[in-house]
Amino acid sequence: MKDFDEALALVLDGIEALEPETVPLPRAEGRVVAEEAHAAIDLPPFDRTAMDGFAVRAEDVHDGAQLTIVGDLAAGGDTLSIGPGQAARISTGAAIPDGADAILKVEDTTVAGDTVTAAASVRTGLHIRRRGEDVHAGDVLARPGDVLTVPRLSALASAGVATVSVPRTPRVALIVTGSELLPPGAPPEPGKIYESNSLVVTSLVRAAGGEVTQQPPIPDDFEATRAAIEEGLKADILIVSGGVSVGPHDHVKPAFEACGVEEVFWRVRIKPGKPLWFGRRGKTLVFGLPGNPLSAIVGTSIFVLPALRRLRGEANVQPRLVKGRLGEPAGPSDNRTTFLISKLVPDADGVLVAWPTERQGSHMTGALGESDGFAIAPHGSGSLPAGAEVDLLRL
Ligand SMILES: Nc1nc2c(c(=O)[nH]1)N[C@H]1C(S)=C(S)[C@@H](COP(=O)(O)OP(=O)(O)OC[C@H]3O[C@@H](n4cnc5c(N)ncnc54)[C@H](O)[C@@H]3O)O[C@H]1N2
Ligand code: MOO
Repeated sequence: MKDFDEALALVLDGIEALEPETVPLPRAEGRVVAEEAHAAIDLPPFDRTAMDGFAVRAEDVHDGAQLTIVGDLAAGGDTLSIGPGQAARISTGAAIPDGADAILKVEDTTVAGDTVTAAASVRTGLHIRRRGEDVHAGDVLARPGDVLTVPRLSALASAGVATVSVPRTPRVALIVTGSELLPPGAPPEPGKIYESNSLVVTSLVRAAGGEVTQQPPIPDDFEATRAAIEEGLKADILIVSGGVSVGPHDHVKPAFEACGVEEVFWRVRIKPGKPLWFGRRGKTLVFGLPGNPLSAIVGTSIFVLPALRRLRGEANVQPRLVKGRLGEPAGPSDNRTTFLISKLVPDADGVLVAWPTERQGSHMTGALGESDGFAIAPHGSGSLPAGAEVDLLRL
């Protein structure tokens, strides 16, 4: 049985970002940069005014000074030049006219006909946004591995970048197995349960930037399982839920073998999720997730999503854990790193405090529904006291 860290390193080993494609900025949110993106222009692109008012020569202006208005400059409109004793009416965003070196804002003026009277003095440069004071043409605005967040998109759009190169979106094929599975909305039947893993795994994968295709649930039958897996192997990642344990109706591992998927590991020292299986065929990454709902959530969060992030080009692919502390004593069980279903409540200092729910178990979706995620008690840590620092997996 592998420890979690070792297993994750085996999953990530050798994965490279998928081949890049060019996408327009409005479709790039959340995608990852494949090639450096540079500013096409300076920002601001020209000297311009931050205020509505009058473009003036600072040396001409003092309380009571009278200037002749020689024009009206709108944002995006024509410009002109001003000389001694002159001013140009100007709107926020318009280019500073030649000859002007400050803006007298409209609140500090009175206007009569072609004459503006100043009620204040101005210093050189007042209310002028200088060309290039923010960004210079050619500056690197995004580097490979950067996620295209809203702030980055803002910089790129303003700097004249229309398209970005990003790894294509990973395709994830999902197969749920189990003759006991009922689709949502079906009437209850003896011995059957409602299928929930596909909804949950799909949500997690989509939120992390993958594209999911799902086949209809597969009964516990070798040939059906094999055929579904063969189809699923066309994707970048294949996830099969259920049937990876040691029961006589667990057909997934033999079906992987029949399809030529090479096993990298089976079983990880985590709870829930121990019988997690990982292998590869060619470039396709293949995960066999234990069928228990919480095992599937944990396995997806800590193994599948890091692999997905690397395929989509992210620099930071590690599971998204945050530091927190235990609200009450807790510890691992079965000598496995244990994910304790927990309410996560911020303390006065802002640190999240984990309160494990009374009900714990890989089938406890009701308890999970009342929680905010998991507190992680590492195997071998023994019983941890209240206040102990732990990693949290927020959901
Ligand atoms: N003799 C042993 N038996 C088991 C072991 C073991 O070490 N020795 N491990 C147990 C652990 S731990 C887990 S986890 C499960 C994993 O089993 P499988 O991956 O083969 O999963 P299934 O048996 O198909 O399902 C387990 C459980 O989850 C329910 N299930 C399955 N799919 C779904 C779904 N899509 N939505 C909701 N619930 C699902 C299923 O009905 C079972 O109750 O093996 C233990 N056994
Ligand atoms: O690993 Mo299983 O997920 O303990 O129930």
